[in-house]
Amino acid sequence: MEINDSIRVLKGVGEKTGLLLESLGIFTLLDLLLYFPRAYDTFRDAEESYFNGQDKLKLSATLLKKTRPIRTGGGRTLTTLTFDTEYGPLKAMYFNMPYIGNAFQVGENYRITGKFLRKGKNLETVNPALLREDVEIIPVYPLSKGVTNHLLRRLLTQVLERVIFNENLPSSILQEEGLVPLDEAVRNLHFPADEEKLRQALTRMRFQEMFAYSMKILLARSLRDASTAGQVFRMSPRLAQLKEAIPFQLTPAQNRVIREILQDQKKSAPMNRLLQGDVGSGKTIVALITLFNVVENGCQGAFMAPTEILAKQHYKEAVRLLSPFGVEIEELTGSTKKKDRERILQALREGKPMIVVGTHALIEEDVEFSHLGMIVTDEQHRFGVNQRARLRNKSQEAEVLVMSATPIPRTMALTLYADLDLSVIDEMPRDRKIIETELLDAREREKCYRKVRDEVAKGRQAYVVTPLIDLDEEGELNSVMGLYEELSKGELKGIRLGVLHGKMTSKEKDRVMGEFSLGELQVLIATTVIEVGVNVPNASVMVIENAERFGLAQLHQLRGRVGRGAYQSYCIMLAQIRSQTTRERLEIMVKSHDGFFIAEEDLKQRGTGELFGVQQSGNSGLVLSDLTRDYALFQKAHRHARTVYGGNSPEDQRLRAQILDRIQRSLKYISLD
Ligand SMILES: Nc1ncnc2c1ncn2[C@@H]1O[C@H](COP(=O)(O)OP(=O)(O)OP(=O)(O)O)[C@@H](O)[C@H]1O
Repeated sequence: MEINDSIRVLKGVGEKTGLLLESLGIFTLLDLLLYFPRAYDTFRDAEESYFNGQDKLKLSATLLKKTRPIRTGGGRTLTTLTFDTEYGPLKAMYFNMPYIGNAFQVGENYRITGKFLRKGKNLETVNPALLREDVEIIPVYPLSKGVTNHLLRRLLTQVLERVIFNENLPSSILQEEGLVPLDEAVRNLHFPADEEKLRQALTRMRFQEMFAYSMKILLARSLRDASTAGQVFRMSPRLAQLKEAIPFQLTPAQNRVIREILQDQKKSAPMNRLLQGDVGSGKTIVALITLFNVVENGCQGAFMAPTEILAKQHYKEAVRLLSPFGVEIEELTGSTKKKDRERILQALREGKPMIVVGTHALIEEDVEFSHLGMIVTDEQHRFGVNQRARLRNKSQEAEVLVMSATPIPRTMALTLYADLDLSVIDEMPRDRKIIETELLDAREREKCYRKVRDEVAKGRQAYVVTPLIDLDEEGELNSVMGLYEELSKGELKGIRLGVLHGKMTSKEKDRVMGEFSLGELQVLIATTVIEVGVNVPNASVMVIENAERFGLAQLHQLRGRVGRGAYQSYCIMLAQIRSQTTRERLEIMVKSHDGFFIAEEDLKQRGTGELFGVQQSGNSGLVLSDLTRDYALFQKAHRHARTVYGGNSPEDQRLRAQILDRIQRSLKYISLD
């Protein structure tokens, strides 16, 4: 039996079954082996404490009697079978299965599975299934009429008895990542020995899938690189001087990603890179240093932020750092005065080497760059694909750097832009202290605001964030305006308070943000307009009112507004805790400070993080993996793929050709065309 043989060589596959299988896309034995379960059912052995109608159990039962089907309301039929079990009599009710009785014989013993409910001396269950094998985990395949789970399992047994899968990953990778061999993985995917084996099998197959996906990305990019000629930037001799001028020492991770970007700039193919780093890890400086190099090469650089507040902040930072080196920097947003705007546009058109920092005002039609060398977008989930593409269209040759702080947009970008390279800042500046995080009941506000007063007295500043601008209808949630009223007369009397929310004009927002940055305002009461990127290192307390209203990823972003300098910082979540789930969710924030972990937990809370769930994700073409859920694994796979793909030795090249070929042949659902 050969892996590419038709399924019709199998016992039990005649004309009719053959056609049914083919309609599911299963033509060959390989197709069948790659027809993956969509989920797994796990069963426990029956136990008294599990007779709760919730847990799926398996139970040994002897049939005592069967009734004829009777009609019930709504045109349904009900057939009742009564079994004897060691836990007492079991009443099994089958709806709309009038012939079910034929599958059972009085006096015979069966293993059945279902959810059982204790009712006095009896047990009850609805539509339980007959378990043909004594196993704990059963794969559930995507089915269609005439193709049952049982049929697929029978056929798979036949195939797996006769064929062996050849390994298609280098043993060095298997060893390094502790992956099980392909053959073992495929077997356990269809017939898991236990949960651990299944987990290993899924990990192996997901790795494989994402490895192939990465190879595909690399292939796509190399095709692109070959077709577009970009610009070549040399390393400016003044880069070292610039680094010396920075008031702090760059972390090794920052230095590494700067090197990665500069390497890209040296190549003629245009860069397409995603810069990922947790909140406060210091992405901005990386952007500025590499933009500097572009200007040093006589080109223009564009830096696009999602809000005017952020654009202003980046602009100021750029001026502070780069003006002393004679770099021309301009700010272009919706609020830029007409006269200034015209002057800036003209300078850009004339090809003056400069950096322009702005919002989506940068992508308006009349903004024409000449010699645009590099585009940085501070992503944070805010720009749509089209907006980004429009900036890209300002210059096909420009280097593109996309910055992002959370794993979610990062993955989305990866799926949407399959040809992005990845740079990760995976460590925080050394002077950072863990942000002490506390969860308080809404009634403990006094304690919370005492902390705010203490910190303000020390010369620090604070944010108070709340979900609403105006009072909500029930007056239950604290709005920005309501809080301002209340706090200015009460807990924070005598402290200079400011208010910031989305309905203010840009000019008002600018003014308030400016005053807060300069320390003129001591406490800023705001909505989530400050969620992304705002950087005031002197701020050391973040109070989040009605914290139960925010998602975990958002809370992490908010908390990231403090602890951005050397001061010990605090995050206090005030919440109306009405359920254990809310408490557990918010406590994740108290326990963890790792953005990636929190984002994962966030996903789990939303129910997509199921360990054994297998569903097609988005339009990436991935079947078993989910780029968000499996991100850590994806990074590993991507790294290995890069090593294999980029290696220059004849050995690497041979391996690369071989792997690409194998990917194409053995996993055709990840085809390369
Ligand atoms: N190596 C470093 N050592 C000390 N401070 C640093 C270092 N790198 C950056 N910083 C400072 O850390 C703060 C946060 O940096 P930055 O604003 O770039 O963060 P970010 O990665 O953009 O975070 P966010 O995603 O929250 O916007 C800034 O005040 C910056 O000057």
